[in-house]
Amino acid sequence: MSKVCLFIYNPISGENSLDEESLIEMFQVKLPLYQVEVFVTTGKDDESKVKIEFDRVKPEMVLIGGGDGTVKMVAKSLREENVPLCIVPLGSANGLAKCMGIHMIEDAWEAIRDHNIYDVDAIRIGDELCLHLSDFGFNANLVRRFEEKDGRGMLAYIQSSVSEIFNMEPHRYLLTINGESHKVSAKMLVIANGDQYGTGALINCNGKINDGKFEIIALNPESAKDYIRMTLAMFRGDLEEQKDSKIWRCERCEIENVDDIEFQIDGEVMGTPKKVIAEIEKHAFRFVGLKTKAVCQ
Ligand SMILES: Nc1ncnc2c1ncn2[C@@H]1O[C@H](COP(=O)(O)OP(=O)(O)OP(=O)(O)O)[C@@H](O)[C@H]1O
Repeated sequence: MSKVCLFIYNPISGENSLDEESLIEMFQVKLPLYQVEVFVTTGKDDESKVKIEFDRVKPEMVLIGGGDGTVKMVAKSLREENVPLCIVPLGSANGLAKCMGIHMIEDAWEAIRDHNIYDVDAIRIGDELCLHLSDFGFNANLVRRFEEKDGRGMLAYIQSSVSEIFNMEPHRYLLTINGESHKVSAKMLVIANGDQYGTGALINCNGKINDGKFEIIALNPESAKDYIRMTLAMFRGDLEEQKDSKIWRCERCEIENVDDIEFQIDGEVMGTPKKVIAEIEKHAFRFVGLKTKAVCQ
């Protein structure tokens, strides 16, 4: 008897996404052992609808066809279910999928074929959940542009964004980690569960997504030259060695946002909270993926 699998499909994610029909044909070829039930998102109440569909279908695995937003929605909906989730990267960036070694659709089939299931941590931030990356002061526009550029466009990207970063003032944060306080001045303060952005920029090269810890990364490039050096370090994977970056590894952290800087969790803007408390939720999810180690290990 074939196993049942639920495919949650976001038809608007990504730019040149595959249509539902092509995906169903692909399942027949790539997942011959599975009977795949498809649920198409609408953009309205998807979180509760996915849970209803999950209870009806009772699948052994859930495939998520979409981008980071769809993955987050499904993870929140099925948080208590302990069912293996597998990302089929159809979004424009799919940063979280890349942290799990899923860069292309083919990688998802390979991970499923190898039955490569592992635990993944989440970070609880107030009532929210961070699976990938959260930050203060990181210009959302910049992330978008960063993630849209391919390798060839990177130099143009660096040139166009230098002035933006160069004009940014550092902001003040007060961190409490393991009972110790740290006054930090930074242009970017990142809370990282994953190790990389959708472009492959390695913000947290030694961070493991399943070690029961997360990283706080403060970046404070002062000149345009510093900024370019730091950007290149993110692609080489040696950001930790740069003089204007600082990294703490922890299970819990309190952050006071002294200058009322905007905060985002996994790409979702959260306003300007005065204080956030981030706490690890070890092995909160099970994902099907190809990579269990941090990219630099
Ligand atoms: N049928 C639909 N029509 C319109 N919007 C939808 C529909 N289904 C889901 N959405 C919306 O899609 C968004 C999530 O898209 P998602 O982040 O997965 O894709 P993306 O932006 O292409 O990828 P990435 O986050 O990787 O850049 C949510 O805002 C959700 O409300």
